[in-house]
Order: sequence, then structure tokens, then C-alpha cells
Amino acid sequence: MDLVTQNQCFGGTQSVYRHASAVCGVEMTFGLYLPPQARTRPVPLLWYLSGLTCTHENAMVKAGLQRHAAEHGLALLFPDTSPRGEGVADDEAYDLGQGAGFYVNATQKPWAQHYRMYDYVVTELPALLEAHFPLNGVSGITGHSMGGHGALTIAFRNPERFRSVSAFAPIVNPTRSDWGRKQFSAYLGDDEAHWGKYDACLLLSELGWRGDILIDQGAADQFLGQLQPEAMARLMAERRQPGMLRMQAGYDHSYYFVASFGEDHVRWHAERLNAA
Ligand SMILES: N[C@@H](CCC(=O)N[C@@H](CS)C(=O)NCC(=O)O)C(=O)O
Repeated sequence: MDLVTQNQCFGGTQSVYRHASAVCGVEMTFGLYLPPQARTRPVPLLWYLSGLTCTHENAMVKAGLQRHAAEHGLALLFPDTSPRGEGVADDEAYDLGQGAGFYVNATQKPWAQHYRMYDYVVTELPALLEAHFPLNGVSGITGHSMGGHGALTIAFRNPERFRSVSAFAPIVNPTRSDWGRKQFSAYLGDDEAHWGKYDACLLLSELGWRGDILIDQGAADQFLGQLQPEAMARLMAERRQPGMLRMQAGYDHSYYFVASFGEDHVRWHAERLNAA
């Protein structure tokens, strides 16, 4: 693993690392923030999965989460959103291919060779992080948009790995959305029977979630038609699922929205991850 950059930040360190990923078959880059508390003890980790067109860098530089993580003693992880490179399949559309991995394991050509973001996040990265950094093995997960979809689906399927889950403007029902149907058809094939394990609403119906859920959604989000928060709201009400889905008046889909509610999310995860 190579250290690419390292900067002091709110008394901790914001680093960027590059490593050879066996799962994705290419070099992958991630950002890791270690709070000041990590100098004296292992700390919990909050994963942040980013949305369409993002690299590891967008949230790291725009969401302003480090200040809150330093206050609460949480590490932050910012993975990339897809494999990248010249030898990696891509598409000219912004919502397919590089920058748009959708946190699935692709099964279809030409994607299957490298697009294995589900296994990368669930299996490969946790092992790498636990081996190299002062983390105490307790993790929560959040994300924005496509990354909110990743956070919800990965948490629901891996409750033993993630104790807490939240999301900013997540795609909650991708099997019924233009942000989902196109990509699942490309990555997973046209048989929709293989899509459900990557759909937060279908997974919550099937598996439930033992904790509570925090979702913030801008009421002026330009992508509400694709995000469909009403599907998750209906389901949470039907299932009497503990949690909060907050429609935030006036906020759009941008990182100004994420930054505005980042403090709430970090505190919310810290309360659950720091609990004995
Ligand atoms: N660029 C796309 C939208 C992509 C987009 O809004 N991406 C969000 C996540 S879904 C994002 O975080 N973009 C990067 C940024 O704002 O830094 C479009 O023109 O329709």
C-alpha cells in the first residue's frame, strides 16, 4: 500500500492511499481520516460511500466531515466509486462505468472483470484496514446518492459488520429507478431475479434491520424522481422500522446539502459506535 498524500486536519491526519486490489484487479485509491484519538487508542470507523461521478476525493474535500469525526473520535473512510484505468471497461454516460460502480459485483461482460465493488467494500477493504490502522473493529456506514444506496444495501446484508447506517439522498429502490435499471441490466444482466440483493427497499422488506436508520433528503433535490424517498418512507412506516427520514426544505442534491447535515450524521453514528 502506498501513501499518496497526508495532511494534518483538525488535530488528526487526512491521508490518501493507493493499493493493488485483488478483488477489482486494478490499483484502487481511498481516503482515510484518523482523528486525534487514534494516536492513543483504536477508534471506530465510519464508511462514506460516494455518488455518481465521484472519486474518493469529492466527499473528502467537500463534505466537511473531518471536524465532526475529530470531535467524536471516529475514523472516516472514503473509498472510490469504481475501478479505474485504461484497461477498465467504461461508458461515455456519466452514470455507467467508471465513477458509477453502484457497489455491485458485476456478472456481465465487459464489466465482470473489474467491477466488483460489493466485495471490495464488504471483504477486501475491511481486512486491509484492520491490518494497517488503529481501528477497533466497530464500523458504521453512510453515503450519498448512489453511495447512499451502497450504504443501505451493504449494511442490510452485513449487519455483523456494520452497527449503524445512515444515508444522504440515497437511491432507495434502484430496481424501479432510472438510476438502477440501466446499470443493473448492464452489470447484472436482464434477469431481474438477480437485482434484488442490491435494492435497499427489497432488502429491508426481506431482511429487516435491527437498529434504527437515519436518512436526510433535500426536498428541492433535482433527482427526486430517481431517488424515490417515498418508497422508503412507505416501507419504514409499513414495517414500523425505527428510524428517521427527514425531508429538508430547500436543499438540493449537492455537497452543500451533505455538508449541512454531516454533523448530525457523524454524531448519530458516534452515539451508536461509541456505545459499549
Ligand atoms: N453530473 C450528473 C449528476 C451527478 C451528480 O449529481 N453526482 C453527485 C452524486 S449522485 C455528486 O456527488 N457529484 C460530485 C460533486 O458534487 O462533487 C449530471 O449532470 O446529471
